[in-house]
Amino acid sequence: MAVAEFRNEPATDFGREENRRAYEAAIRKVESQFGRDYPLIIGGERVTTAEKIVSRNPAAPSEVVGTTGKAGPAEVDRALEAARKAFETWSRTDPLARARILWKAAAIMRRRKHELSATMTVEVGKTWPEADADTAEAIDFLEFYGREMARLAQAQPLTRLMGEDNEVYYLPLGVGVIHSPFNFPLAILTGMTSAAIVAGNTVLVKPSVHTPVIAAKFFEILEEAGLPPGVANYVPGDPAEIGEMLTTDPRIHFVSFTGSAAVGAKIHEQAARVQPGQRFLRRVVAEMGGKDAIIVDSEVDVDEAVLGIVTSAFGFGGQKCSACSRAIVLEDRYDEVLEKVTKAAQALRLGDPRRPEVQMGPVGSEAAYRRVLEYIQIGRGEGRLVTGGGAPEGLGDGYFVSPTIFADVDPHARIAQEEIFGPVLAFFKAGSFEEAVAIANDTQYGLTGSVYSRNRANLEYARREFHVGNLYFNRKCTGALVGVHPFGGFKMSGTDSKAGGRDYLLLFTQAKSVSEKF
Ligand SMILES: NC(=O)c1ccc[n+]([C@@H]2O[C@H](COP(=O)([O-])OP(=O)(O)OC[C@H]3O[C@@H](n4cnc5c(N)ncnc54)[C@H](O)[C@@H]3O)[C@@H](O)[C@H]2O)c1
Ligand SMILES: N[C@@H](CCC=O)C(=O)O
Repeated sequence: MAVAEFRNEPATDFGREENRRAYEAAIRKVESQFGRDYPLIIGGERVTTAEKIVSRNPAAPSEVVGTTGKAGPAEVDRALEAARKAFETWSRTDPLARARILWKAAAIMRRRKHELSATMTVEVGKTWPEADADTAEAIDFLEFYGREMARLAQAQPLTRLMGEDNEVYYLPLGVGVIHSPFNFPLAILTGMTSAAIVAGNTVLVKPSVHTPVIAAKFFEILEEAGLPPGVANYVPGDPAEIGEMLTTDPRIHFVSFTGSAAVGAKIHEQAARVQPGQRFLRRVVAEMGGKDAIIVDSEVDVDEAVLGIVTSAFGFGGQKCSACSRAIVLEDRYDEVLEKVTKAAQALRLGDPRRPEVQMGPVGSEAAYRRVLEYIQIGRGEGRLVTGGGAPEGLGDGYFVSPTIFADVDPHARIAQEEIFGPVLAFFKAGSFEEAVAIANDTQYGLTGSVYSRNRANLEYARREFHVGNLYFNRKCTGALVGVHPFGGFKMSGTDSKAGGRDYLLLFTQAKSVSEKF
């Protein structure tokens, strides 16, 4: 295989005038597409529905980014049949030919990079660098999983037995469903979909109701890259109406879900039930929420720690499963860190992320806005409000929430235990490093965590005892890179599937061992 070694897609340098102009032009282009309708795509055909999903700009909710078809049970049924039919040929297609479609899609994404990023700026409120990173990660997934399939398609190392020919083949599972979240509406959607299809499966893709337009653009790219009809079917819809069918239908071999713990647990339970006519155990890959902590030790570069906390807590308004929602600080550093983080949070520029200077946009939807404000109310009764505490003045009717910090929070308070998924950070004082790690571990989640320390013994202690799927030392706890930081969490953060890692494709395959005696 003459494919170049995998390398992460570089971030766009917005310090350069030509890149700023290109992004501004992309925003104008995306605005000119406002109000467009994107039908469902089933078996390669555009399917228009009477009911629509309306996608709004969370910074200016009167702006309709686009409308899309809304799949009901009849459309899901049709898509399942299309996927089942496509599986017959796609599962037998040369794995390298499947990989080449991913690489072609990556090339198209690079050409449309700013348009895709700008779509996320208006559809979900991502700032320029956050949107750019989302698109770059999507490209990385396509490049990486294509190479991973090529690797798995090669002869696997086995112990050789005289007189026998032994091989292992990685075969696809069948028809699967992709439920993707709103917060990485291109990267995670692309990663989940591309891994499943490059392994030879066929899928129904149901993106978040808040981000169906960027998902429709992903489908345009798959089509242009030459993906045969029916291999991936675009079926946005209301989970209350089609969610259960999309988990329990006996034609569905696997469910790949990324989202909240509550929904993931429900899907896990529903999927486990063997349905009449179902001749296999359904597989579930579930990547769920986090309540991630950064520990600041006594021996530390405080300014580095402050930067790491602010970036991890307020990047994309705290709407990352990896976001720091808990700062656990050793008592001799507590006041200094709290004061510096508060100042830095107050200095963040909030506003419509179409403007390049904006560092934090709105939260992704009206539902998110209401939930976050509700948690802030709860926090007022559970901790000392240091800054923020609600919606800022003068930003119109967008879903803006000020960066909010609560100090002196009890580790068992609700805002210390429940995922808020917004720009809300709680501070905890720890009497020892061991106590700090114990507080960090004491939630149902176990996704990311970070430690700022110059004490080697403490770092080794955390390496052993801090129980999370992605642990970072002396750096922020967000921003995992494909191929570099395989991503996924413990406990109620999910099935630890390690997206962007070398084990990930195995989740969408079954290994067949063939032995011939000569
Ligand atoms: N661990 C990770 O890798 C990771 C990555 C990104 C986001 N997340 C988590 O995702 C959440 C934010 O995303 P969200 O608000 O879109 O999550 P969500 O749970 O509301 O929705 C996720 C997906 O599941 C679908 N869904 C909702 N209810 C369903 C049901 N009953 N049956 C079937 N499907 C259903 C949604 O339509 C969406 O496609 C946060 O909890 C965040 O931590 C986790
Ligand atoms: N992989 C992303 C988080 C994905 C969840 O929202 C990160 O590492 O920050």
